[in-house]
Amino acid sequence: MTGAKDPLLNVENLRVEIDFNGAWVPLVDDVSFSVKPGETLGLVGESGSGKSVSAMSLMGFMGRQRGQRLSGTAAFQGKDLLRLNDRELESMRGNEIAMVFQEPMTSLDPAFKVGHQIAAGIRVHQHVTAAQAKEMAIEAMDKVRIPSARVRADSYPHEFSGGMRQRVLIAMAIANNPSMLIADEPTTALDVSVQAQILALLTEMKEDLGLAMIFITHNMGVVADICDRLAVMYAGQIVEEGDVFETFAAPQHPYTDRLLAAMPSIASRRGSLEWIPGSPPKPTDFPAGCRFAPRCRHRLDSCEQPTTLLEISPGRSNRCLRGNTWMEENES
Ligand SMILES: Nc1ncnc2c1ncn2[C@@H]1O[C@H](COP(=O)(O)OP(=O)(O)OP(=O)(O)O)[C@@H](O)[C@H]1O
Repeated sequence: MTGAKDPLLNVENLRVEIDFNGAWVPLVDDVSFSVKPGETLGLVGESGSGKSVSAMSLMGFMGRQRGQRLSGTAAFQGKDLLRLNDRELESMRGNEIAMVFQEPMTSLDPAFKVGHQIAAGIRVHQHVTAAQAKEMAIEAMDKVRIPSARVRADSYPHEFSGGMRQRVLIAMAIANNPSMLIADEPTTALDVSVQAQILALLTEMKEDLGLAMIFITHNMGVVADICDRLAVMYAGQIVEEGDVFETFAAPQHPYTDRLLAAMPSIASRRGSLEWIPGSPPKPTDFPAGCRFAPRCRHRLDSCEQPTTLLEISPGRSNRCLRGNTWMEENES
């Protein structure tokens, strides 16, 4: 039996590789993290760091196709997500784990009324009549605060604003009462004011429904707003994991430190906004040692050794070969 404090999802040594001209190239490797019931984990990092590939492989959308391969484990409610067959994947997706993507328009079918689309998702997983599913769809739309849900259920996706379309997708995601939601940059395509409303809605949903959430973003400000814990990804690996408050107060990895220094609110406290010079390596060019070393102002010759994510205190891990000894150089 699963205890209240046990993780709902426990990912260990996830590795996703693609065949690149006859050689296996890792897009993500040595990725381990866990999410407890009701907890929100922020998966954060620059573009191309492997956030989406990690999430997509958990949902069975990556690593299974020809020219791709997967290893590691992802324990979720007594099953290993990486080893589900097609039928088991179908029954898990949108039911036990639901996903919300960045671009609401591409996830909705323009030819069907939104109420119909939400109801169709319900009928995949629940034995209910079309009329019952429609009522449940309206209820879900109501929950995500779409005004006049009963009337709006008969509208087509293009009749909604971007923010309202994202609400429709969230309604679709929660309609089957999942225990986990994976949100991949769900606010990036929206205006700033609408972004704040969607974040507030997700926070509310998480609290009301006791949902666990993996929130994928490149925005540390968003992490501060809605996440309990964060895992920072760089070049296909997690470089630091921990409680959001503790990590923001004292980042252990130089990459996390740089990401925070690039946040306007923190930069104004420190006196300057600092971008990270250079760009991350491509999967075909990952260095054998620390992958961040070429851009790190604290690197030593010894940083050419392979790295491991080490637990430094309960719930906090760091991949920096220098531990936190680099911090003294920040102060000088
Ligand atoms: N289907 C694919 N085939 C080959 N390479 C891929 C595929 N999908 C992603 N990649 C590569 O895998 C790496 C990780 O990509 P991923 O989309 O996970 O990054 P990300 O951190 O989610 O970035 P973003 O914030 O831009 O979405 C990148 O180098 C990307 O080019």
